[in-house]
Amino acid sequence: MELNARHLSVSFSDADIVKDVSLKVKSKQFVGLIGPNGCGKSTLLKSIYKVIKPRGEVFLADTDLIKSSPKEVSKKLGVVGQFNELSFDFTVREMVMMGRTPHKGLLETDNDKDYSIVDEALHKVNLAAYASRSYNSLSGGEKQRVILARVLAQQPEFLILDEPTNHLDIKYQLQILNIVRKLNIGILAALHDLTLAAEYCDYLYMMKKGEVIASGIPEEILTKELIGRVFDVNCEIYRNPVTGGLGIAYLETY
Ligand SMILES: Nc1ncnc2c1ncn2[C@@H]1O[C@H](COP(=O)(O)OP(=O)(O)OP(=O)(O)O)[C@@H](O)[C@H]1O
Repeated sequence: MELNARHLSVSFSDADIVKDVSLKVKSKQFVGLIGPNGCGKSTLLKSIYKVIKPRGEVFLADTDLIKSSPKEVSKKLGVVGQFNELSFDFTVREMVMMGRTPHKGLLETDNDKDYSIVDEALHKVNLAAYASRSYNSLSGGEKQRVILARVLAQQPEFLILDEPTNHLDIKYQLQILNIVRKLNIGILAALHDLTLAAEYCDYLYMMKKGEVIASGIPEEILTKELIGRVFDVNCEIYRNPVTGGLGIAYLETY
């Protein structure tokens, strides 16, 4: 299932935050969105997952995401956003069960299949023992994993992740990226850790001040020149001698 965003623009008052951005995620591709704080990554993602109405168009396969209803879109598109606070308290199991909502009729109750999908999702993120805990009592990283479990229970065909590894220690950063990669569906993810972006992404879009200024495979984008220009950090790129992957040695800020 391919995502096609064409000529997206978002303005707040008179400030242009996203400026004529076009991007594509091919079927089963893991695509990263990178760029400094405030460059418009979250705003761009929100305009794709319907929190903000942009100018331009967004298609997920043949579905026009801007014109379709939220319920229709939520059958196909899963989202892990940046902030996961709740005013009302739910248990962890109730939170994850919400992932089943798009697949159910108005008065349809949860059935055995829903319970087993929810149990499996909790198990995958190592939170089976937390099922009866209050969501609001969890740490930031635990909340993040509950939100991922909810998305897994939703069984989406495409995933948008906004800083999915925020709050997570290194084990869970790797675990979450491995879990979503194994889903084998298209993924568009805003990521701050450039080394993880290099390791997990098939393709990258690099943003600065609301615009995509470069796109390509990680080796083409994570260069000394582009990182310097976009993040104002001097660095050297090397091959990690242990993993063979791309390494970035940060030297100083400009
Ligand atoms: N509702 C809004 N009204 C006014 N300005 C906004 C609004 N939402 C975002 N902005 C501004 O738009 C700019 C881009 O914000 P956005 O959250 O998209 O950046 P980001 O690249 O995701 O940043 P970060 O890496 O810090 O999460 C910021 O300057 C932000 O203050």
